[in-house]
Amino acid sequence: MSAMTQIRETFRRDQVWSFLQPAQASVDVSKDILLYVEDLNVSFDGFKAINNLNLYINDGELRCLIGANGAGKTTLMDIITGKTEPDSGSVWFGQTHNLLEQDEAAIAHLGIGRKFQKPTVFEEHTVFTNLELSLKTNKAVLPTLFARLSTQQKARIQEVLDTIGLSEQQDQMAGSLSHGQKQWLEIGMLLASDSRLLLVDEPVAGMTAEETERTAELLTSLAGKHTVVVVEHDMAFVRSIARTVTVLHQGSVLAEGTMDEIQANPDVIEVYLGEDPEGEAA
Ligand SMILES: Nc1ncnc2c1ncn2[C@@H]1O[C@H](COP(=O)(O)OP(=O)(O)OP(=O)(O)O)[C@@H](O)[C@H]1O
Repeated sequence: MSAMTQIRETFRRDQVWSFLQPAQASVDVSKDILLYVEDLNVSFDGFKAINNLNLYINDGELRCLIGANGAGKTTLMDIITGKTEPDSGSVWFGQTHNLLEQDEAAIAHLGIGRKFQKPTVFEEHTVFTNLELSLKTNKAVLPTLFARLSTQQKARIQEVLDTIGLSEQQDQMAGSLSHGQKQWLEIGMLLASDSRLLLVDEPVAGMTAEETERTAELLTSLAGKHTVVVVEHDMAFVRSIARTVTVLHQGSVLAEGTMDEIQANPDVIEVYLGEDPEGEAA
């Protein structure tokens, strides 16, 4: 290769130098478990929000987390994502990443993405740009050195657009999307950022019946390639997507199993004061 060709190759605009590419975190799931939460405790002003909590999420599963208001669901998500520090216990991502030793940015970089109940898309940007901004690239150098996306990156965005069903809206401003479409875009942003574990908080709140159905299809289609933990109060929706449901109560796991097992569980029935867990009490 001539010196000139070598220089041209080095500065090709459609390629990112390998040393600038983020190292793909390797996650050891040889025991089939992606997330280990063990003996977890956290108190706020003496109140135990998380109380000796033990939870294991298998690699590739879709898990639903339910529980009454104040059961500790949000606090658990806050601990997993590095927002809240527990008093004791451990949280591991695969067998080698101790999440309690990492900050929020490092945890996100490892492949743990969180979607809050309220969509937080960039309203003034197109759907495509929202996904582009979420690609796992070195943001510090991308805008200045590499103005154009590589073919591979474009293909990745198209793949995500197909998955979330927004290919036709890709040039539309995110602010003009319906509530449901914004939620799907935000899930797409987690996919574009290569999140391996998706923590999804109340995805169908405020959605129409049709949007809810499409969200169920989307989340179930992600399981396998991704691991999805859904916190949801809508029991009909949980029934439509869940294989395994975990019930939290007063910061601990009260019950775990299929929806039928959960509904037949005497502890769950007692906590729900005899109410049908299909009702709004969760
Ligand atoms: N930063 C905090 N300071 C004080 N108390 C807190 C804090 N965060 C959470 N709590 C308390 O911890 C308990 C668990 O709250 P958490 O938000 O985790 O419950 P949740 O299951 O997510 O409820 P919801 O379904 O209403 O969102 C609640 O009693 C809450 O008031």
